[in-house]
Amino acid sequence: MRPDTPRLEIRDLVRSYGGRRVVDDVSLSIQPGQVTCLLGPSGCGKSTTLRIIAGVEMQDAGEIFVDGNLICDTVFRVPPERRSIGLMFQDFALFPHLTVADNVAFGLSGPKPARRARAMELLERVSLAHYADDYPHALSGGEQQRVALARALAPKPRIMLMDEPFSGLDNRLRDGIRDETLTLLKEVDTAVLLVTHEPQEAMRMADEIALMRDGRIVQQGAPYNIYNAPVDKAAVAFFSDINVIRGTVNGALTETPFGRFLAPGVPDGAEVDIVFRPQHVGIDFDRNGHGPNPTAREGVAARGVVERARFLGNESLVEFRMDFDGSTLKATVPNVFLPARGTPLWLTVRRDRCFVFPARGAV
Ligand SMILES: Nc1ncnc2c1ncn2[C@@H]1O[C@H](COP(=O)(O)OP(=O)(O)OP(=O)(O)O)[C@@H](O)[C@H]1O
Repeated sequence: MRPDTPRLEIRDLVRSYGGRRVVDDVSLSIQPGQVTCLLGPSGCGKSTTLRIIAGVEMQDAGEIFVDGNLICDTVFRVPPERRSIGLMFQDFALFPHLTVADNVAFGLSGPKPARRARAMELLERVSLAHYADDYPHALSGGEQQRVALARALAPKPRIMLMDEPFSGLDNRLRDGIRDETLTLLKEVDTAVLLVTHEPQEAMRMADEIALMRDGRIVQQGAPYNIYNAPVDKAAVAFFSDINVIRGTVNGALTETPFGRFLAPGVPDGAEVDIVFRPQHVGIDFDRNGHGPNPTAREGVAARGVVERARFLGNESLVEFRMDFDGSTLKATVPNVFLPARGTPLWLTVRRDRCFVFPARGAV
């Protein structure tokens, strides 16, 4: 096996239901010790992809390889239990009639003392060894989740598939368990494919994010790149609120109330959307009705009137009605900034943080 052979590789996976392709030509590869998050809105085909890899559902086309070996195409199929794939789903079920240690040992083979020793090793790692001989109902939801993780890891799976594994937990518990889980998985060099519809979870967990929409992977890369170099307007909108200004291109430039924006490669007369996040709107003050001086970085200021301002904890969200066309524009400001409704203020846009996309309908 070559050193760069992916632990898990799927090629051109297709699955249709009733003539609709819910998994549409999906390819993906994951190296040992790497966490890839399949991120997308509800119904985009994430779980179906995972179920096919787990072997509990068949694809219509495409191949799956583990360490370079074919484990499944449309004629050949290694059964699920021989794929060395661990599963962890949101509705994980521990066996209520088995002790915590027996739950963890459940998928192991070999003599009982060795299985018990391995189960105890895992329980130590998730700090639950003292519960070994208790029954699951005595444990809290978070503790049960950690037992489920120990159980999934006990057979040392080469691949771990996780489908929204943390969504049943409250926020404070979730962060701790996510971090613990990551540490454990990295230690044993497992390749992880984690399905989530929450961008924050993907950003926190993933080495790579595969952004999925309508059965297709529309973009794949490190979280930083997905966030800062999104492929289209919907990809920006998936991670945060957005503001959009539509303009028409003339000589590779678009004239807007916030100044000119470059639109390289877009033909004259075509419409573009200039997309930016609320945190990249700057608020300046109306100096005796003159407005701020334009800067090279921020271009021209445009005036808006405060519609609503809300304090969100770390930041404040201010919504403006813009003078130039009556549209709404959102700005976030660190800490507390709660101007009264009706206050006129001048706004600028961080030009280096704007994305320009050919206009193709709404998000
Ligand atoms: N067995 C099935 N028969 C018919 N349609 C199905 C079946 N399983 C899934 N689908 C449909 O396929 C689409 C994709 O479903 P899937 O569960 O893979 O999406 P998802 O991205 O995981 O969504 P969620 O985050 O809500 O779980 C959905 O429209 C779903 O209704």
